Amino acid sequence: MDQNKIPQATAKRLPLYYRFLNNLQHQGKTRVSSKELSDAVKVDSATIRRDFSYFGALGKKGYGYNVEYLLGFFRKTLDQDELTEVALIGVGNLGTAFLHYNFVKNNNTKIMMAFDTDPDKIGTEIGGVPIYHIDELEEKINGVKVAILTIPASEADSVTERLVSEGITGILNFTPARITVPDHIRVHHIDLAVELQALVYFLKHYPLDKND
Ligand SMILES: NC(=O)c1ccc[n+]([C@@H]2O[C@H](COP(=O)([O-])OP(=O)(O)OC[C@H]3O[C@@H](n4cnc5c(N)ncnc54)[C@H](O)[C@@H]3O)[C@@H](O)[C@H]2O)c1
Repeated sequence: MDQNKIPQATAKRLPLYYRFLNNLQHQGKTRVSSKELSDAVKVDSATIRRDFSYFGALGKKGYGYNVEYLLGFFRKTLDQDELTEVALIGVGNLGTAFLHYNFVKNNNTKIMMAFDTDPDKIGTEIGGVPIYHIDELEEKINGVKVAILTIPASEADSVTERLVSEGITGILNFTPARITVPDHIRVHHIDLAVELQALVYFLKHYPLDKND
């Protein structure tokens, strides 16, 4: 089906499903039930069934889902074969952690370069990723389309402007700044404080039953 028709909430869960199914395939498993999937990825089975129905994967009673079929679909949808190169801006507490992590479980995204202003960091590497001075952005960025912002909020606007001029199309913004970008650029804001607050709210108002 046309992948543009998949609801965004479903699309966001695809990498989660993909990772689990990939592990299953490595273990030689050919099918999986929605209950098994649900236990592993912590998404309720009704949601999983609805998600999967969007791309024509209908589980059979007593059989479950065909792992190979699902993986084929996810690979196509998530462009697993195509590596998306990422630039990280700001190698402080958060940025350093990301460089060490570098999405090793995701084989379709990789931080290729990082930028900072701290002379002690320039010219070094973390997790094999070179760190350049932010003044070298235009020279080094070399067609990279996705950037992660882990700089102080006060720097976000000016750095974003430069990234946009260099043709960046997606920004994962960890700074509290609400950056403004042209319409064709996608910005995802990630705010741990908001996520934590939401969790506490849900715990308080929608406590999960132990038997759920
Ligand atoms: N979203 C979250 O949940 C979350 C959690 C913690 C921190 N943050 C935010 O993420 C950002 C980074 O936090 P941190 O704790 O890693 O901060 P930090 O001070 O440890 O790191 C910031 C890094 O950016 C570098 N820097 C400063 N100006 C720059 C510029 N113009 N270009 C490139 N690099 C530059 C600094 O040298 C430093 O290495 C902050 O905006 C912070 O508020 C967000």
